[in-house]
Amino acid sequence: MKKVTIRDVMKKYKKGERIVMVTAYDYSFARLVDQAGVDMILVGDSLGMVVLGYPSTNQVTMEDMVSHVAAVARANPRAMIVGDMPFGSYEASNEEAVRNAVALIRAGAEAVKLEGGREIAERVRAIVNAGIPVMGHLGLTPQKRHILGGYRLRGKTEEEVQEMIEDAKALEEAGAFSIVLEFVKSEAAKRITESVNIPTICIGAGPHCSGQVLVIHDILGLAPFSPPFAKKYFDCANAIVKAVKEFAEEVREGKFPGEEHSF
Ligand SMILES: Nc1nc(=O)c2c([nH]1)NC[C@@H]1CN(c3ccc(C(=O)N[C@@H](CCC(=O)O)C(=O)O)cc3)CN21
Ligand SMILES: CC(C)C(=O)C(=O)O
Ligand SMILES: [Mg+2]
Repeated sequence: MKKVTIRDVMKKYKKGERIVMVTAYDYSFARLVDQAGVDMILVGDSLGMVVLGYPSTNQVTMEDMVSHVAAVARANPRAMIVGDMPFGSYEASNEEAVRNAVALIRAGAEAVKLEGGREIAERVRAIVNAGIPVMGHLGLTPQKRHILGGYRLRGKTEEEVQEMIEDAKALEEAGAFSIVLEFVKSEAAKRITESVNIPTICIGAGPHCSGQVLVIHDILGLAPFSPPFAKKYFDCANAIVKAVKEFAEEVREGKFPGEEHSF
């Protein structure tokens, strides 16, 4: 199967085909989500919360991201690998942003994602100029939750919608190839999507988008906490507890290992 590139993503967008992205943080999950045929795999900084047990995404470091991007890349997926730039890795200067984006590409990412709008447009341009595809991220930007005042729904006022439209246009102008819209009112996400000529990939932002993304632990029912916009397609947590309970029981009863697992 042919590798998915930004040209394929743009082709789908132009044809009006919805784009599918999911997160994955390691080798075995990357293999499985790729088998399912997704277009893009996001190694999100959400890994801090769902895999590493941090209270937020702000604790995630470049070292964490490099390690998990590399693990996903070892699965050699057909899907395009997008690496999240963690909090603190792109704010200070264009130089630092480029250096850290390069580190994620060296680890195996094929694009990087940064949170923010006009205030980071200059960073986006610098990274794109280095030859690295950039995905933007507007709406609820978890790395900036202290200044946003929590994990709040965005686009509730006309002013907020106008701000996000300006941000989206600035990201497109700076060379971003797509934009994640997170936890934005459906009607606002629709208007933002209509105001740019690059695909919007939405999470908790309604159906009027070019594509959708969810955290894999939310899809599978594996996350200790899931946001209200996530849909649980499977109760993996219960399946795991049940299987491990069976193993424990068989060990305690002397049933495992049996003949076929003994040599
Ligand atoms: N498992 C998981 N799934 C995600 O989609 C996700 C993460 N983790 N971690 C990183 C960010 C954080 N996200 C979040 C986190 C919390 C809410 C949430 O609880 N919203 C509340 C309002 C909370 C408030 O006002 O402070 C709600 O009730 O909608 C939404 C998205 C989305 N991302
Ligand atoms: C929720 C998605 C868009 C993300 O940024 C992440 O998983 O970190
Ligand atoms: Mg993220």
